[in-house]
Amino acid sequence: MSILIENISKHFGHFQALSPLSLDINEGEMIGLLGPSGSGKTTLLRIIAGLEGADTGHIQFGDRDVTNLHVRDRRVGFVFQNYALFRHMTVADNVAFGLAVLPRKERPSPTEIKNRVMHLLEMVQLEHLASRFPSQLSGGQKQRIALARALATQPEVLLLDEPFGALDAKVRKELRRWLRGLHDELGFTSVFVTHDQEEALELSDRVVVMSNGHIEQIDQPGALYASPNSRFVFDFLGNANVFEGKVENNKWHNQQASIVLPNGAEQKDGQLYIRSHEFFVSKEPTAQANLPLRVIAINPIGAEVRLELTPIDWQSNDVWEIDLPHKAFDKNCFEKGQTLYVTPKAGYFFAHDAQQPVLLNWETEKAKTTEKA
Ligand SMILES: Nc1ncnc2c1ncn2[C@@H]1O[C@H](COP(=O)(O)OP(=O)(O)OP(=O)(O)O)[C@@H](O)[C@H]1O
Repeated sequence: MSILIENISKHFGHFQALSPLSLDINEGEMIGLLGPSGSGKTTLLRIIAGLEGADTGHIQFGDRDVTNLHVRDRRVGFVFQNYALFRHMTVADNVAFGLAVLPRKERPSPTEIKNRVMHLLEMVQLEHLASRFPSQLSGGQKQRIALARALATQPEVLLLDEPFGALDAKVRKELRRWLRGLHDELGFTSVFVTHDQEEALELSDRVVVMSNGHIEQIDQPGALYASPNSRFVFDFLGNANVFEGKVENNKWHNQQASIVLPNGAEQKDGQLYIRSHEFFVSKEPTAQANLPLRVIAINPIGAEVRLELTPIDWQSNDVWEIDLPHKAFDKNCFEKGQTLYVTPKAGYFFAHDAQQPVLLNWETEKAKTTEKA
């Protein structure tokens, strides 16, 4: 089922929670609504569900205008963060609930309900827990039951509000993969809310990045990461180090630090955003950059080592973070308190007078030079 959202806005009293926004969701698509707390994700999801009315605009499911339709008649499945299972009902009765309360004409027979519930429990691989009560389940199991319950009435639209928010990282990851598999197998359209960028990038066909009640960018995960169209998106999609530079003699300067402009870069003052893995690290400055930093923390994180660094004799508002593969880290034997120099390979430059960034790449320049040689 496709979903068309046109010019939806919402006020709570004088506060504008959503500015007029539009969004076109394809049938069978999985859309992640990503943004910081208070950006309006849940409000938008609740408006799609029919749990909240919009001030303006309209919503269409397929060719059905559902703008003024009651939540009951929109036929969407919901899953919330806090499981919301009925405590006094068994797992099987929880899953059967949506079917058992259907109007008599639409309600399947008791045998049919029983079969459907067993099928759903098989699908979420928890058929052996049918007669347990929610208090006898783990968090991950509860959430899978909540999903089975939401799918019982075979909705064409599934809405999920931080569905895995309360679970630990490992269970979260497993459930994510499992949900994506289920989504692809059953072919429903899903919209989920998250403030976890990794979750949004891993699960979604397209990510909708929200801030302050409006949409900043809508894109496929790869495109969003490769071409953020604003500072906000760049910042929000993680681990950017910002170098504020004043241009002089083809270099950006910040007190004692400097970076040579790559070929083709405009001679403008601005901010260079560099992702944590886009650096060379050395014990001396290079011809391209003189960016001295002091190591203040060393944290091994999975396949990489994250160094936290503070500038020496130049200014940055935030601690810098640089991710190195273990091999590169071991080769250099960096220690806390040590001074090191970083050289950017690529970055996004936001001139002070520009909204859109320019992608800069010193690496391709190097490749070109090598080719010429
Ligand atoms: N019923 C309400 N009455 C008044 N203000 C509300 C109401 N619901 C939401 N808001 C406000 O609207 C804004 C958007 O809230 P919303 O819950 O949509 O944000 P969110 O992006 O989902 O945030 P979070 O990630 O914290 O859940 C917030 O500032 C919130 O305080």
